[in-house]
Amino acid sequence: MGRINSEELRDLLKVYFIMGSTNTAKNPEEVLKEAINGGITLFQFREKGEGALKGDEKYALARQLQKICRASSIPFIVNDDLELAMEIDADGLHIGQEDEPAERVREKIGDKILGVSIHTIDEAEAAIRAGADYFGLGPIFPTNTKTDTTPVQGTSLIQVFRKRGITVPIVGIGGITAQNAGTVMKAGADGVSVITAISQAISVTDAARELRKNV
Ligand SMILES: Nc1nc(C(F)(F)F)ncc1COP(=O)(O)OP(=O)(O)O
Ligand SMILES: [Mg+2]
Repeated sequence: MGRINSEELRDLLKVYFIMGSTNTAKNPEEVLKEAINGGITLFQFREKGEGALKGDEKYALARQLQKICRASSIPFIVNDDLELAMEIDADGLHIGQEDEPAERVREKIGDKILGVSIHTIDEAEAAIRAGADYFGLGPIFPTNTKTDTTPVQGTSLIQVFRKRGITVPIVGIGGITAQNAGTVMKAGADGVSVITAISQAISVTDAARELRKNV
């Protein structure tokens, strides 16, 4: 199979839905099915924060959501938890700067998709050397979802990276909605990552469709 190529990954990153059980009052399986109907292109299971599931419950939900993604050929990415990603043979893993170093992770996950949260040029260059496939840049706009974020950066860092000739696929994250997604793409991102704008929408399908139209 080998590592995913950048062009295929750019397409996958267009509407990158991220969700865990704490991001919706509805049944996460239903929300994911509706989001897929609305046209999301990639899914990340991020079970984190106050009230997040642990152990067997977390694994069971991961397997259920993975099954829903597989039925629609949507790649399934796990956030943070390398053991879970390997145990269920996820399509990829997303890690941050505080997680295990990207070089070690790349050795352990083989050719799976590896995403890294990036906040500086140095982190980006280190992640490229370590074998990252895409970067998550943010928070672009203020967000309530993640409390321990670095300062809101707008789209400036995306523009700086592109001006520096960094061509690695980039997805913006943090407070992105159908209304502001266009500015993230214009700045040079290949896609937008969204939690609340889809998971807490009145109509999940419409929210995903609206985002897909604007990227
Ligand atoms: N889960 C994520 N996915 C992305 C992606 F690029 F996929 F949109 N970017 C950023 C994050 C944040 O991940 P989290 O584990 O909360 O924090 P940290 O980055 O500090 O590890
Ligand atoms: Mg993390």
